[in-house]
Amino acid sequence: MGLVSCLEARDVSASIDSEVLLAPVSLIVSCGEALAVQGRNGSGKTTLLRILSGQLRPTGGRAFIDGEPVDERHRAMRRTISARIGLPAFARELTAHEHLRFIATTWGRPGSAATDAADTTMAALGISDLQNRFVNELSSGQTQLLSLATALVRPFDVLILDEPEQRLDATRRALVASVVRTEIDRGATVVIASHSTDMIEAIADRSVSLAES
Ligand SMILES: Nc1ncnc2c1ncn2[C@@H]1O[C@H](COP(=O)(O)OP(=O)(O)OP(=O)(O)O)[C@@H](O)[C@H]1O
Repeated sequence: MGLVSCLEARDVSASIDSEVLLAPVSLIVSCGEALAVQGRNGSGKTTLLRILSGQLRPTGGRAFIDGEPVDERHRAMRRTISARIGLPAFARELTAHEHLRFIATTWGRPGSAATDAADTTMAALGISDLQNRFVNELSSGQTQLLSLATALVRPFDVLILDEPEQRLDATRRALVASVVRTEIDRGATVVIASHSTDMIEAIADRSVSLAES
């Protein structure tokens, strides 16, 4: 593992009019590798992650997965990449567990397997007791854990997480790091943007730092 290029940013940049969101950057993430993206506020970490996951088309350069240009409209490609960048849109009338079952079902798990995936993911993140809560009944840290669960409950080969440490105490940060590490151990490729030294040390094999534009 670690020899094949999985994700590549080739001179990607983003700007809106004269505003530079991301200065040109190139990087390669090998399959099975965990890369941390660091940099000061506003250096473009979220923008880079959005480009790598196909959510944002770069103004310059191109992102590739397995040598193919990243394209969010391509369902097989979307199945490969699970990205959690910011909080997802939650449905007011669905419980935490129903959200996860919905996502697991959408990505091809039949009924009982979707229930198992939701159960397992909530247990791993220590939120099993919140199964029947609506999202408006969760604390901010619990909402963050459910948000991460939406990315983990579905199949993926590449996991992209933007500041997974947000809103979490030290115990939960360590828990999330160990859950992500388990995914790496089963072969997943991971890119995280983070300001948390302990999370980067626990998860990443390597880190890159974005210069400010
Ligand atoms: N829609 C937008 N229009 C104009 N500028 C934007 C837009 N979105 C982001 N930016 C700017 O692009 C730059 C990079 O933003 P980005 O969110 O990628 O940074 P970041 O490194 O993730 O920051 P942080 O550490 O604060 O999360 C910032 O200066 C930001 O103000």
